[in-house]
Amino acid sequence: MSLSLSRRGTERLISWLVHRMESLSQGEVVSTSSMGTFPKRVKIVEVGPRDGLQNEKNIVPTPVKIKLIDMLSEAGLPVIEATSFVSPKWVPQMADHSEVLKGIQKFPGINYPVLTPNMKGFQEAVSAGAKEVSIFGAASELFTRKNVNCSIDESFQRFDGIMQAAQAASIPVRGYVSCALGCPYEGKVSPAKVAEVAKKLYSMGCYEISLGDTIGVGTPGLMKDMLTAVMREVPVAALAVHCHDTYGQALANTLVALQMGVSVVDSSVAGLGGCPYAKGASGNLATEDLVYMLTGLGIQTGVNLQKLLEAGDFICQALNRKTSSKVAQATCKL
Ligand SMILES: CC(C)(COP(=O)([O-])OP(=O)([O-])OC[C@H]1O[C@@H](n2cnc3c(N)ncnc32)[C@H](O)[C@@H]1OP(=O)([O-])[O-])[C@@H](O)C(=O)NCCC(=O)NCCSC(=O)C[C@@](C)(O)CC(=O)[O-]
Repeated sequence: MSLSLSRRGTERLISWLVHRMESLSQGEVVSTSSMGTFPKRVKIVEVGPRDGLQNEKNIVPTPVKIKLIDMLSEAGLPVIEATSFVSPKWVPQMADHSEVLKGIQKFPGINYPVLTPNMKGFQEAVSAGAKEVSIFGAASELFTRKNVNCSIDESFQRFDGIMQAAQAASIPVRGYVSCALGCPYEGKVSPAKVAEVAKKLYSMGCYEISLGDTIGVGTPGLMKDMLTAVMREVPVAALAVHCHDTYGQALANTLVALQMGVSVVDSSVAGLGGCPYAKGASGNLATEDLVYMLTGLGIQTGVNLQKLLEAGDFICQALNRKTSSKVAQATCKL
């Protein structure tokens, strides 16, 4: 079912949301003090156009990807991961990376990072106008082998080259640690291993480290243990969480991270997502649901929920897919 709202329905939706958010952000419904201290503002890193679409079997037309990113920009997301410069043989869906990056409107103040697995990807990304890149490592040997066809050590050798080139070109680099709460091939992953990989990425110059629950198996206790270990090695201000929602734990896990001081959260419009090399991994935490929860907690995001819902509606219609966002489903029934 896709969301298609009549004009009247849209008006009712907007007024309902504004009302709801006003009462929530006044702290009448949720007492933030009794739940611990939260960051005043959270930076949302929207990963829908990359993580959300990379797993789609049917190739999504380039103009659809561009329109989605433009709509997300309109919604006020401060960071939108636009695409990835990976091998088209490995991930055919991302083969149009340069066209996407060149085709989007670049809103002032919004960053459009792209994934780069190696120097070839980095160079192509820069040629296409990338101003920020992300490198992606993992805390699991087997996952690294399946995902990027090398060992963890070898992946760091590749990252070295990217970091040097990025520093020379003044391009900020974000780092991912996949399998932070479990691996599709190795099962349990120790918090110490996640901390080790996160520390390496941070030490080599990544300004932010996103800790990925790639297959969404984590629970709040696991998140707490993992973050406790990582925070001994990397300042919390440089950490982000990236939760897939396979077992319905993404919002709960994210809440724990916020309570521990994390103020950067990755999410995906309409809850799209999945990794082609992590069988069974479902979508990310839906951005709509994240914005709704943060607003309820009185935490600022700068995101316009109505416009975000429209972007989710657009991509779900284009993919002929039901949204995974609970907020989108609920507001659709208004
Ligand atoms: C890393 C490689 C390239 C190694 O792949 P490889 O086959 O080992 O690479 P290679 O260096 O041997 O090259 C083989 C061929 O690929 C080409 N090639 C090589 N590099 C590139 C490139 N950058 N762009 C375009 N082409 C490239 C290269 O030119 C050559 O072409 P040929 O001579 O055969 O015609 C490959 O394994 C790959 O692309 N992997 C990407 C996998 C991927 O995208 N996974 C999903 C993203 S990670 C994720 O989703 C998790 C995350 C971030 O969301 C966080 C979380 O949830 O945990």
